[in-house]
Amino acid sequence: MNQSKEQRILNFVLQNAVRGDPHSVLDTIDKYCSQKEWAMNVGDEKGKILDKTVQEANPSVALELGTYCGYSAVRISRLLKAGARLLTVEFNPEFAAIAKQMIEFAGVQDKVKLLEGPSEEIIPQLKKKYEVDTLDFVFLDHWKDRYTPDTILLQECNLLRKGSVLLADNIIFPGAPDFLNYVRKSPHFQCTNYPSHLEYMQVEDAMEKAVFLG
Ligand SMILES: O=C(NCCO)c1cc(-c2ccc(F)cc2)cc(O)c1O
Ligand SMILES: [Mg+2]
Repeated sequence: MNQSKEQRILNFVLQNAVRGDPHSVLDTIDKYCSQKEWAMNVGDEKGKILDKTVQEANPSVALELGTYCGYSAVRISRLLKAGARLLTVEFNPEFAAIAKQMIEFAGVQDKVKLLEGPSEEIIPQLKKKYEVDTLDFVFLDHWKDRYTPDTILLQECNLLRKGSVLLADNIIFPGAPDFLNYVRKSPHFQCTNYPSHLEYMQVEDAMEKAVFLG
């Protein structure tokens, strides 16, 4: 059975990165995906915007929607303070299996909990099943048509508090126009746009930060 692209990315990391070194895992994925096969990791340019936003929020509890191969889970969790944790949600079982191995190789498994399933099922379980009170930081990088319904669901489940930071990838490409409309028109969010480029390409993209005002 020939390998998936995601398996090829993982194998390249296992053979070329340094076990337990998150930075080397990120660099190795970026090298493979810029030189050999494009893949939908957030990448280094938008990754630097993610880093700054995470450092500013300094979250105790962070949520990621859309794990994919685990690149941004490694990127986020490497910045978390002692005792802080990242919950990351992936719907696709093949991606989740790759991400689990990527997270373990990077050595961040103690900070990351990978939840496999649809976000609309997992979000309502976060309080009782995963012992979450409120979320300090949310990275939206899953199906673009789920950004808005899941942002509404997070509010309905009382998972946001004054100051919770949402950061959304792919605002321009592939695009999340309804999400942009929703958060920018809502009196409950203070929005900031960060122009950038699609990962590994010279195509315009952007990230949007939306801080919950309560
Ligand atoms: O769908 C995406 N993520 C959720 C997956 O479960 C996604 C897609 C793309 C992309 C795709 C196809 C193309 F031609 C250009 C971009 C990029 C991204 O950063 C993404 O996050
Ligand atoms: Mg993305």
